[in-house]
Amino acid sequence: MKDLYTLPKAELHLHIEGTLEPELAFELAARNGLELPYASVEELRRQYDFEDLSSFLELYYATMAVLREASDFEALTRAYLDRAAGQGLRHVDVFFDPQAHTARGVPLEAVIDGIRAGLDTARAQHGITSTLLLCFLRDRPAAEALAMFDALGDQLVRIDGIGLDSAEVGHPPALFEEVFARARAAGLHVVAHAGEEAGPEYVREALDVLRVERVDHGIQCLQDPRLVERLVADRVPLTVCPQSNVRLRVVRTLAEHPVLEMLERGLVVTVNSDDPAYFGGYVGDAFQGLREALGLTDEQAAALARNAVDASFAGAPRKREMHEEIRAWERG
Ligand SMILES: Nc1ncnc2[nH]cnc12
Ligand SMILES: [Zn+2]
Repeated sequence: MKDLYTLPKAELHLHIEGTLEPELAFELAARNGLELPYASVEELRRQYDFEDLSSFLELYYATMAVLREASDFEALTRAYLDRAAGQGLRHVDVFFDPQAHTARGVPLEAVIDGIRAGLDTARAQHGITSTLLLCFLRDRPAAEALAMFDALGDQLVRIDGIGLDSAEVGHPPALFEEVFARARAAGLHVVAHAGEEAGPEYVREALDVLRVERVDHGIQCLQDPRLVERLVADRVPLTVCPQSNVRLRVVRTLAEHPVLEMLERGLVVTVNSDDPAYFGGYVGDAFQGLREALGLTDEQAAALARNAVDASFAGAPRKREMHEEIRAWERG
């Protein structure tokens, strides 16, 4: 069997704020004169025992408050890409949550400046390409999302697409119809989290109302065979995050995760890390975890990697390069 860490990978479901490791959180808190409510890195890490998505989000939003300056966002982004480069990452479509920062008084421009600087460095140092996707928080009013979109101004050309995340149940996709229509009209890519904790109707709504190009998570589609048929027929990519699903108790154990069944049923499945600092591993670890728990074969791993390249927002020439690298891995 081949080394899954050297398999060339594209990652399509990665929240940059979810890559904030406790060590860096403490470093940034000190730099910014802020106090984290934990005595040590170890004590913070001990909090990473989540009941569900909401209990995770509470800690996620509280800890990201140490990010204040553009240089903090740059340090965060560089740390993620340095780590992921060592796990075979070749391209990433990065999510960020601007409302969680602007609500604390951090200017949107500083957030984007920092993340973009980190992405540019990764391109130069590791050859990793990327796009940037602005996520709206679905548990805040849709009017706030619209106001943010309309106020993007000069920042609009610095993002490649939009997404929808945060607490899912009770906040259905259709609430965000208007902002998604505007984003599509502006030529942006559109994706949304759907079917993580909420049911298949959220996935259908994301497709029918928001007209998303990919569904983030989407695993609850399995409750509805007709929806599965549709996703297969229309080749809608699903950005599945197995470690996240286990840590947030959507699936009991990795050994019970349906990702390989989904692949065998013809769904366009990809494997991603979601919030790797919180869920126990980066994208290479996600593939290795599937090997250990489910016996992921080299052929299945390559199929997952090819799906991610095809479903990514990288340009066509870049996709051809990555496909060639995957073929070289298979031959090697
Ligand atoms: N897994 C997840 N689901 C929804 N919102 C998120 N924000 C960060 N990670 C998330
Ligand atoms: Zn997510």
